Amino acid sequence: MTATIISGKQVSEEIRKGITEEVAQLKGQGIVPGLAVVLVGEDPASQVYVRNKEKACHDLGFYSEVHRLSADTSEEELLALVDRLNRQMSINGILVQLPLPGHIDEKKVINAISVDKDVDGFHPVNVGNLVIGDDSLLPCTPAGVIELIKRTGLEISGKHAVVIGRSNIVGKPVSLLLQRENATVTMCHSRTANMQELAKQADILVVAIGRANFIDASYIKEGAVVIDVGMNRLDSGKLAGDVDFESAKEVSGAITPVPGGVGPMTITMLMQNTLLSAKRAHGLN
Ligand SMILES: Nc1nc(=O)c2c([nH]1)NC[C@@H]1CN(c3ccc(C(=O)N[C@@H](CCC(=O)O)C(=O)O)cc3)C=[N+]21
Repeated sequence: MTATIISGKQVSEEIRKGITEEVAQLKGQGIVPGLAVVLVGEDPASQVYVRNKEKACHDLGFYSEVHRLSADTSEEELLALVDRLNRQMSINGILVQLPLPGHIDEKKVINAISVDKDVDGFHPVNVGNLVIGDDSLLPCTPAGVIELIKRTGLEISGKHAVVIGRSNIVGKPVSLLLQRENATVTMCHSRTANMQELAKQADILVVAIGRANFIDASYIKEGAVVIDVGMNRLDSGKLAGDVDFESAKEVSGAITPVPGGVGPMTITMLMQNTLLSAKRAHGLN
């Protein structure tokens, strides 16, 4: 079998078209969604992501601010900036790029972001609301995974989903969202004894472990949907997922590539969260 390639890039473009139309409409009412991105230090990978987010804002007609702070910025200075952005009316979403330098307490910074402007969905209140199934800003990558599966026309309800990885930003929340979509979910992690056996039972396999090309065809059931959340920069400079694409595409029914899979969806969900937050700030939605 040769798998269907799930194009996150294409699905992303469809969603962005809808966002652009909505933004044009809001402009008629004097509303412009605004996103602030805060980058501390000069990590090259982070620089690329931040530039991509800036470009998305520009393309979709959002207002954007990028705050580039030096690596030795103190925690107090960063908290003061977050506090200012919390109160700034033109800003509907605040994203502090992670990881932060070691001398800054990430939890403290995330907790300081206004729950309503937490477009990453990382604030404990948003996480709690996600767990109990209440309205919340959803974390972008997990929301992007669900949206990608649904918009490709693939069924989630009643399927067995296996998630490999249990991080707070991907594994845990994507498991909850899959469960919300009525999948039966198994979570695997580094201490899982029989991971290959479990993965092979998956109708939907979501991989977020951070090891390049770790999952090959031997982990995949014939016809399964494979979602690769991995984003590993190889020494060659090339980007690789957690799934060995060439091997996996021979057995899976549908599979996401890296790049061009989950990555673009993450940024699109960030924009959607910012739009939602802007509407809510103006009593819409
Ligand atoms: N507070 C915070 N929120 C984040 O959402 C966040 C973060 N910190 N820190 C870093 C990670 C990483 N991340 C990516 C998003 C999109 C692509 C993306 O668009 N990737 C393209 C390729 C880009 C390339 O070529 O490098 C693709 O997969 O097609 C990648 C990585 C968001 N992150």
